[in-house]
Amino acid sequence: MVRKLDKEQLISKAVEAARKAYAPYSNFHVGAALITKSGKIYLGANIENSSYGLTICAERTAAFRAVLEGEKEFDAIAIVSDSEDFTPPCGACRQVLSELCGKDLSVIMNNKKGEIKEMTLEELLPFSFDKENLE
Ligand SMILES: O=c1ccn([C@H]2C[C@H](O)[C@@H](CO)O2)c(=O)[nH]1
Ligand SMILES: [Zn+2]
Repeated sequence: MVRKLDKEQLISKAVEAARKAYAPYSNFHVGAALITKSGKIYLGANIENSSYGLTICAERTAAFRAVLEGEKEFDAIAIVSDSEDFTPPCGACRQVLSELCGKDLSVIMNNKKGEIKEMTLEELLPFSFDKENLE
């Protein structure tokens, strides 16, 4: 559980990230801020492509940046977008975050009314397929 002030700070970082989105096709800007257990924050934004299926979401760009820096222990990810409503991570991002950031990761979302919703990845992706299923 992330403290309210920390949640708001992480959301502000995600808003900063959303400004970097490359979204000329959907015009839907998404930002993510992923914080490690040691307090380091990695930002991500969606990056689209004229071959639409090659688009990558904000959540995965943040996670991949962190992994490339050797990070293994994560606390929370905040996700913001142009939507009035909460922006939950898509199914592909749930799967990737589950493997790279762990099922206890807190997913923090906000809406334009200023409400905050926090759920764990376990709640967002129950009974997931993971590396143990390959054993
Ligand atoms: O949680 C989400 C949902 C959507 N998108 C991106 C993908 C695409 O660029 C645009 C519209 O789906 O938003 C994200 O980055 N994260
Ligand atoms: Zn996604």
